[in-house]
Amino acid sequence: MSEVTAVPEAQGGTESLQQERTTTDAVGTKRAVRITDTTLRDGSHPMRHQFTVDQVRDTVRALDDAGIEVIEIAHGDGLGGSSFNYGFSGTDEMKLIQVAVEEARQAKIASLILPGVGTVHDIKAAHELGVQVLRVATHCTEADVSYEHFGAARDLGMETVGFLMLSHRVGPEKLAEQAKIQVDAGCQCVYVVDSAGALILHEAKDRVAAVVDAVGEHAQVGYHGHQNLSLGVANSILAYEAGARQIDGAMSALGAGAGNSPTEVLAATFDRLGVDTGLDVDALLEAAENVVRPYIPELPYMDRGSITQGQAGVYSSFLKHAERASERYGVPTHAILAMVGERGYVGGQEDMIIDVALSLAAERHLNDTNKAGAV
Ligand SMILES: CC[C@H](O)CC(=O)C(=O)O
Ligand SMILES: [Mn+2]
Repeated sequence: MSEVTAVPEAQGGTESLQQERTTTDAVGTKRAVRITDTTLRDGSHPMRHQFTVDQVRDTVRALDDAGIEVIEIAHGDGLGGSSFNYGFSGTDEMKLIQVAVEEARQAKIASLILPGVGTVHDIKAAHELGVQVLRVATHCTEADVSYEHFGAARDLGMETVGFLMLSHRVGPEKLAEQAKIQVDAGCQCVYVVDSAGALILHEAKDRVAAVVDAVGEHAQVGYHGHQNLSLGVANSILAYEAGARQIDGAMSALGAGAGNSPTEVLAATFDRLGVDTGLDVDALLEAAENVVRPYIPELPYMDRGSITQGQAGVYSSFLKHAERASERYGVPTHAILAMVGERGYVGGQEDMIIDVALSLAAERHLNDTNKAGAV
């Protein structure tokens, strides 16, 4: 199956979606579905933000050769993420971006920003280096913090993508309202982002369908999955069936939590379904095995910690923070994550993981003391 899809032009600014809009092709894609690879951004979490210049060069070359149209690169928490709170980058992300741009022949280089973590200054710096696609990520109920960032990107002539993170936290209707806000802000493709890998099949499909229904004429819709409950690929196929035309993956699933939907598996599965991705599946399988796998120190997988994230709806990038807190305070990673889920923390509240670990450690100490006293 081969159909022509194009990213519609959103208006930007404060105009309402109810108004008449042009839908001129801003950035066309010839494929039925566009796979964006986020190995070099979401994969930064399990790499503990230590990507090297050589790893970036080799990965971009392999992805580019395999026909990947968009390659995302940044610190795992987006532009400006290198910090005490999120973890320091081993190599300056701007240097890594520069290398990625140098290496890409046909692929567009994308980057991601969380308003408040990165600034408009970072967007301009990334654009100057050659970044063509800006992805702006907001919590699923806070789309209105994205106006300035989408506006700046559109003024620079960049293609724009919006991320509604932790999309499982609200129902389809509410998510669709938030999607409209991102489109009003200048976003050309709104992603339903299953940051916690918590969405189960119809839950993903219903959210994508509602967003397509709300913004369909004005913007594309995308889907970004995590493997915590092993549903990243299945949810992505259902998202496609519901109208999503951009889907994220990461090579060898290298991403936060149990990882992202593996790019090479997405490509192979869409190929089996006869859906044109424009990708060379064999080249991707080769690259996953021989380029990416060898540099991964710890392959993300479905262990008790990441499965708990899917069950409790916890942001996937909290996994490494919880593992560190577990080692330091002697309480299990899964117990920390379960409590983080109960408390409903969102991205930016990484410091509260320490708070949770300390309260679990204090509780355990109290229980041990009481037991000792009772003997
Ligand atoms: C940068 C925050 C986060 O990792 C974005 C993302 O990939 C997600 O929410 O899944
Ligand atoms: Mn992610």
